[in-house]
Amino acid sequence: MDSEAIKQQKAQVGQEAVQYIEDGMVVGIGSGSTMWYMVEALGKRVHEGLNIVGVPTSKATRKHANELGIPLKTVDEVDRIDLTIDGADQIDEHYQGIKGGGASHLMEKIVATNSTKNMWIVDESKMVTAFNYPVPVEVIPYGSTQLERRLDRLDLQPKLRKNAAGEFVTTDSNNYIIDLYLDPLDDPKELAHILDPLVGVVEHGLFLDMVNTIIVQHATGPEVINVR
Ligand SMILES: O=C[C@H](O)[C@H](O)[C@H](O)COP(=O)(O)O
Repeated sequence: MDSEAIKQQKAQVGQEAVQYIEDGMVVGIGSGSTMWYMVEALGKRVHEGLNIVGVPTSKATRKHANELGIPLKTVDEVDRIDLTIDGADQIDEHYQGIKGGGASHLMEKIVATNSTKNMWIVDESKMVTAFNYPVPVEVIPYGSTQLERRLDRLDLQPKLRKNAAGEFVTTDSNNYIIDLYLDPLDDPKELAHILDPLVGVVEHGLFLDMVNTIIVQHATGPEVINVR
């Protein structure tokens, strides 16, 4: 559960990020609790006359943005995405990211890789020296227990994600999630190389060499990091 201070930072950075959205843009809209605040702020600006098209990255974001009257298209209906704004679970000192704590990283990564620029917005608790957050891997349900065993044999500390009722969590694409409890994760690129070719893996939550700008919200104000 977020502390009040973290919630406040999420709200602040969500509101801050909207300033980077310009009239006429096609905007990728990420998912999660930080993005919830960004979507609220974007809804207000659209209501005031900002003319944009949003490309949501999850069913939850689509529903929220739709309720606020933000014009939406799917990733396949647009000819470009100028800027995608999204949250992150952790960002390391090389500005690599882990995403998918909310099981949305597959669609988020598809939208991100089709975007001219990517911005992540986070509260300061997300910035770490080395990753210690479970790496989410979206997998095809068929054979997922075998895949979990295989990842275990590779010593990757896998666990199929379940909800409070003990059921497998399903993603918006009707897949399962296997979380890899690696603490610390020393070499995210090496892990990505291990995961990428595995049969049954749809996409992992390592977002490597992908972000252009990060806004980190501190108690004292926002810090803008221009990465590339
Ligand atoms: O699957 C969820 C997304 O990758 C989120 O962007 C990420 O989990 C961060 O979410 P939150 O802002 O709720 O911490």
